[in-house]
Amino acid sequence: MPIHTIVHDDPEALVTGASTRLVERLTTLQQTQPVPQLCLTGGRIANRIYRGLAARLAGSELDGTRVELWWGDERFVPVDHEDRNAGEALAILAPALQMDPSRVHPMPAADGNVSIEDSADGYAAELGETSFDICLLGVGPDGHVASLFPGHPSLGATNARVVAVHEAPKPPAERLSLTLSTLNRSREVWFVVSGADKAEAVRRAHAGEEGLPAAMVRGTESTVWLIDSDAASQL
Ligand SMILES: O=C(O)[C@H](O)[C@@H](O)[C@H](O)[C@H](O)COP(=O)(O)O
Repeated sequence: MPIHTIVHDDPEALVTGASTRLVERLTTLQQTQPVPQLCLTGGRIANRIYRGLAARLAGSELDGTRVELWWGDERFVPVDHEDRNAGEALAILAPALQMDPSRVHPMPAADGNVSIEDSADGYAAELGETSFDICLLGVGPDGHVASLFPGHPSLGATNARVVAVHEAPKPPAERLSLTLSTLNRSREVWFVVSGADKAEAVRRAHAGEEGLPAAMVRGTESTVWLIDSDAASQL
């Protein structure tokens, strides 16, 4: 299935475009299913998009209480640690969406009791057979998505839904990540990428480079790249 790439002039336009698209798409999904399933990503541009989403909610027809939130990856740190992907996302989205807590599924935090492997298994059980209507993914300069890094063993962990990541090349070293097979069950995959330092990864992903995580994820219905002109500069 072909990928679709939308290039915005600058990060601000990308944030406006992506957050508007999210509100519209989730609103449309709510007309045919009670609770759309949305998988969130960490990263700077994603957090700006969540702010845009929160700002656009008031005047929209989106029922924020009828969205189920999941995470594609998490840094395995204590729950109140500033590095946690879910921390900032929830601080932005929870008050805006007025979410039903039973519909919010942050990945487990390191609590000193449950191992990272058991935490991965626990999230896999929570996820069950869920497949996402929309899966947002940031991309690293090395082409990583979620916490699946090029050449790292976690990329090959396709039998499980969730993998415990050790020795990640980007700190912190311990992380939890959805596996490629879980990400690839998503109906729509939306890559959100900003900045010149991502241009090479964007080019390599668009070329379908073997072994590059960002080239290995596709939605079952659609795959869209929402990027700014700096990230698109090598296309
Ligand atoms: O856990 C992480 O380290 C982040 O989730 C990471 O995977 C992020 O999504 C990308 O690196 C893009 O992030 P930026 O938009 O900040 O570049």
